Amino acid sequence: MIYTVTLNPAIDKTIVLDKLLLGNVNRSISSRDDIGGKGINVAKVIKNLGYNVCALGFIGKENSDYIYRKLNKYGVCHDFIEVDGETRTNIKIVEREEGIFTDINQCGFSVDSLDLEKLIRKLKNRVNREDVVVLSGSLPKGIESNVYKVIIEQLKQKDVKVILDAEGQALRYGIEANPYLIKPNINELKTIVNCSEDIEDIKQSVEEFVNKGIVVAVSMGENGALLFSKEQSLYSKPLKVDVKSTVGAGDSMVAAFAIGVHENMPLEDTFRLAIASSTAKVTMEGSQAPNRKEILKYIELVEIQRR
Ligand SMILES: Nc1ncnc2c1ncn2[C@@H]1O[C@H](COP(=O)(O)OP(=O)(O)OP(=O)(O)O)[C@@H](O)[C@H]1O
Ligand SMILES: O=P(O)(O)OC[C@@]1(O)O[C@H](CO)[C@@H](O)[C@@H]1O
Repeated sequence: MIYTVTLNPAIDKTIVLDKLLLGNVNRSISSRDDIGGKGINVAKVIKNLGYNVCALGFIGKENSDYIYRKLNKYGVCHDFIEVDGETRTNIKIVEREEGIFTDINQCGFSVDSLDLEKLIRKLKNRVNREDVVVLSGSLPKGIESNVYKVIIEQLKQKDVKVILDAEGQALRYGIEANPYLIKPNINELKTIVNCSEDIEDIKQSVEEFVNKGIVVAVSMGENGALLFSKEQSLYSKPLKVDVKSTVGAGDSMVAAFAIGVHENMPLEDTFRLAIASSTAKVTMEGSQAPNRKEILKYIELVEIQRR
C-alpha cells in the first residue's frame, strides 16, 4: 500500500483572469475548486494510475465533509485526524494573457501535540514493511519543524520507505533521518543548499545527500527535472504542451516516484513516468489529477539524458 500524509491540506480555489490588475476590481473568466494539499494531490494521481493509496494527515472538522465526499468520488481511501477549525482555502490565480501563475497559500488550522501523537500512532498501526509513505507539504501552526524527521525515524523502525517533499527547516531536519527519496523543486532546494540553476552546480550541491544513499529528484518547472542516485544522474527536458495550471505538477511527479519505489521499477523508468505524469498534469485546469490515459500518452515522448 502507498500512504500519503498531508499535515496541512487545502481546498484550491483557482481563479482565471486575463490579467491581474493590482489595486483594481478584477472579474474572473472562470473559477473552480479542487481538493488539494500536496499529499492529497499525490494520492489522486496514484489512484488514477491504478494503484491503491490511502490519504492520511489532519483535516479541519468544519469542512471535512466536502473533502471526504471528493475523495470518495475519486476512490481514494482516507483516514484523517480531525482537528478544530477549517481546512484552509488557497487561492491560485491564472493570468491567461501572459501565462502567469500566482499562488496565495493560507497558513491553515492549528494542531496540538496530542493530535500529532494520534497521527503518528495511526501511521505506525497501519504501515507494514513493503509500504511506501509520502510526506509532503507545509506544516500547520503548532507543529515543530522537526516533525518529518520524527515521523521518518518512527517509520524506519518498520522498514518502510519514505518519500519527502518539503522545504526549509522541515526538509533539512527530514534529511537527517535519511528518507528514501526527496523531491524539492529548485526554489525549495535553495532553502537548504547554496546553488545556482546550473545543472553541474545542482549536482554538486546535492552530493552530500546522495552519498548518504538518498535519491534526490529536483524539479525545475518549465526547465525540466533532474534525478540523482549513487548510480545515476539523469536529466529530462520538459515536454512542450499547452499549460493550463502548474499547481500540483510536482505532486504528480511524486505520485510516480511512489509507484516506482513501491513496484521496484528501475529508476530510469520511474523518472520517465514522473515526467509524463507532471506533463499531463500541467495540461489540466486547477489542481485536477491527470488520468492514466493522458499520462501514458506522454511516456514515449520523454527524452532522458545522462549527466
Ligand atoms: N511549463 C511547463 N511545461 C512543461 N512541463 C512543466 C511545466 N511546469 C512544470 N512542468 C513539469 O512538472 C514538473 C514539476 O514542476 P515544478 O518544478 O513546477 O513542481 P513543483 O514546484 O513541485 O509543483 P507543485 O508544488 O505545485 O506540485 C517539471 O519538472 C516538469 O516536468
Ligand atoms: O502550502 P503548501 O503545503 O506548501 O502547498 C499547498 C499547495 O500549494 O500545494 C499543492 C500543490 O503542490 C496545492 O494543492 C496546495 O494549495
